[in-house]
Amino acid sequence: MDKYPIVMVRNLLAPAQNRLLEYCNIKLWEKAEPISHDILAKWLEDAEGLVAAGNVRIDERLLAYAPKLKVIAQSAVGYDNIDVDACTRRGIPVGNTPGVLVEATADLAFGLLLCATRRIHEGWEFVRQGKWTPNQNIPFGIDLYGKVLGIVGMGRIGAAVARRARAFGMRVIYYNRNRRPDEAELGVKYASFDNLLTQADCILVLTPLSPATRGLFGWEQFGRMKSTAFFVNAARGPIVDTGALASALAANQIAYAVLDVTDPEPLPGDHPLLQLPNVLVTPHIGSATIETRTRMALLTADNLLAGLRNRPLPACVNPEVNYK
Ligand SMILES: NC(=O)C1=CN([C@@H]2O[C@H](COP(=O)(O)OP(=O)(O)OC[C@H]3O[C@@H](n4cnc5c(N)ncnc54)[C@H](O)[C@@H]3O)[C@@H](O)[C@H]2O)C=CC1
Ligand SMILES: O=C(O)C(=O)CO
Repeated sequence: MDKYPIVMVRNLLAPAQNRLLEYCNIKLWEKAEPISHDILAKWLEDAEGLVAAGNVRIDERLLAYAPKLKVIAQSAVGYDNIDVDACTRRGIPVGNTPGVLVEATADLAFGLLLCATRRIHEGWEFVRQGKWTPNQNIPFGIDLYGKVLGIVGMGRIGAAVARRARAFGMRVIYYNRNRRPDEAELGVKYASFDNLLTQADCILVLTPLSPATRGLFGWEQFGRMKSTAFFVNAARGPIVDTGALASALAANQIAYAVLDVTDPEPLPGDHPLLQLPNVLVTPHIGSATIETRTRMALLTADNLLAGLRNRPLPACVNPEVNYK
């Protein structure tokens, strides 16, 4: 049997990579920097499948170079790097990896909030720098117990964070495009975006990046938050205006920011945000556990192989062109 010609903009963990190797002839981009548009366009000339990732833009201009493409499998749940409408116009189904990364990402998001509010990372630096004296002049944190957590984007991961927050004795309010029918079961209350900004002690962002959410948090929104507010972005960097956030932190307009995602990404080591004392940044590791990344890789491979065989992708973001 002939193998399917595919392009991968990065490799997947071994179980998934091995499965693809069995059925596909792979052009694999292995360098640290993202593949350029020109190289990808050239590689896609004969490709029937594409394994995509968040740092590579897939748009109309690129698709014009890919006349044989039958399926795109994004190895993430977020797909803001892909012009899905352009794919749909060309009848190309786009797969992603919803669900399998929910618990790992919720652990990281809530863990980061706990870390910042209890200043765990600062405590460790304190000890490492030999500043731990008998007088215990340690930096104090704040309690999460009894505080109000405001979740913006109460989808799969948002709900999983809400469950964790409730277990820690927090009150949870949320703002979402649609109200959830299971509010009572989750123990969460709906709030308007404005009310959430003013009432929450901690604000956690978990919406997709879209035209509606790009720049959702800027000067005005930080200005409305409590001066004691902790702000966490575990979704996508461009949902937040980085300059406005840096100014709000520098002016102590809000207390602290915790970012697993940034704009730009990666954040350069000399970025002004990193000079501030009230910020904690991790390098986009929400789903980065062995188990979760393995599940994501296997679902990516399943999506890709299904499309190559004209079969329905198990997780498809444009079902109108999914195979039947
Ligand atoms: N830091 C990391 O490593 C990770 C980040 N993510 C990000 O988290 C996002 C959420 O993932 P899931 O919970 O699986 O998605 P989801 O689709 O289950 O939840 C997103 C929620 O946001 C809501 N929403 C969309 N647009 C909105 C708007 N304009 N205003 C208010 N609410 C809006 C939706 O109604 C939905 O309830 C992903 O799109 C991805 O960008 C996901 C996984 C890992
Ligand atoms: O899945 C995603 O959208 C991520 O950000 C990485 O897991």
